[in-house]
Amino acid sequence: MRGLKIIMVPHIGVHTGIEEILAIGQATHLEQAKNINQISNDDVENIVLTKTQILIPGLIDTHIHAPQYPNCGLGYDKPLLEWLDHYTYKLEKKIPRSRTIQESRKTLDHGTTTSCYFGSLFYDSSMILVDAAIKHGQRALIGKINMTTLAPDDYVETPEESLSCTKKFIEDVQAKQNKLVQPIITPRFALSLDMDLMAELGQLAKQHGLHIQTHIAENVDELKMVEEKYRMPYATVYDKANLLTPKTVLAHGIYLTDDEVNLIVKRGTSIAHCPDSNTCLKSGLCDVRRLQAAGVKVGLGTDVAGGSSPSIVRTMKAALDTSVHISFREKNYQPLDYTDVFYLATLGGAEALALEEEIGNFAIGKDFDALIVDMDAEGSSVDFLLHCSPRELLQKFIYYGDDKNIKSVFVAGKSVK
Ligand SMILES: Nc1nc2[nH]cnc2c(=O)[nH]1
Ligand SMILES: [Zn+2]
Repeated sequence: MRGLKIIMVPHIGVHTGIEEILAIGQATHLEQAKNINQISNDDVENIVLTKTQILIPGLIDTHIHAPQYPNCGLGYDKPLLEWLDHYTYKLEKKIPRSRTIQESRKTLDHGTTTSCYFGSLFYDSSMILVDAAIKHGQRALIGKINMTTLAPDDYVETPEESLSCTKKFIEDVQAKQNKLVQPIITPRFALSLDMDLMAELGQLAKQHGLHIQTHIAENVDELKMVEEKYRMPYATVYDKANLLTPKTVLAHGIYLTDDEVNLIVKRGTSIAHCPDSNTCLKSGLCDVRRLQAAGVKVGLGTDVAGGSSPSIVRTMKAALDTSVHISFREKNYQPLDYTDVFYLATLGGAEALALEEEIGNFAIGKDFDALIVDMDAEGSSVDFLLHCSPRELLQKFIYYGDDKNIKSVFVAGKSVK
């Protein structure tokens, strides 16, 4: 069978082993599409969902630090800058190979079909992550961090090292010619490097058409230091270095001014909303409604290990909680509901990573990245007592489900769990 394709009928059946979505609709559409594409029954597996199962697009984590995974759930007694010093740099520096490899496996098990990863400062451990994503069949953007200052002496690089190592990393990832895994330019944040290096990285991204990721406006002390260092608004710092592009995703964005939000919209840049991390590190409440109303593309990020878990399901719940908390202090505020956070975790995430042509929802021609969720799965934490509609099953999954409810995971039509 040539040009592997997927044929899919929600709530009825799924033919797997095929990359793209070929048809959506009733069983008759499925049969027609099979005939047109000359796909024989022997080439496909037909999955019929039970009444407690739903088929949903794969979850997208737009911001996660793979080497920080062992610190999930630890060290939340300190705010961002102290947390980086006391826990984070120390861990990233010594993270064992095996741990990094497991991270991509772990996120897939939690239903993350696409992950936008920060690696570490080092080429080797960032490349291990690339190999792990390829081995496990995950779609991923992976970056080697650029950092010349603010961290311990043995965990920084010179600007020259930073640039040459990043160039090598890009070349070597691209040489793997894996359709699912791409390099991403990753200046840690404005305090980790200077304008000249940021501008060189902006140039490199432009030259190779690459994605860019960094942090912005996460914490009030961080804001003050950025203001002292650059004497201009945080978003302007990145803009001056040509780092704000339609393929840039900025993590957090809690404290952006209206002017900064407008600049971000103008550049087509996105925000990774990281509500669990914003709570654990006591960074603040990010108002997603405000960002979306201004026209910013927003996705969800676990921000492991600022966030306490690698689960986008838990992150959806955290986004709901944050939004409700904002509504307590703001009159006539409409908090996000479960459909809003589901959007953020799927198509919103795809848009935030500029991958909406390929993934994010079920549309003909898009890749088949999908989960089969079973709210009555064996070992599930949820006691399943009711007859629920598919929408109610989704609602229950978002509020109460976990990885045990994720029965199957597909990336580009391939079964990976
Ligand atoms: N949450 C978070 N914010 C950062 N800002 C700079 N580095 C980091 C990091 O590792 N995590
Ligand atoms: Zn982060």
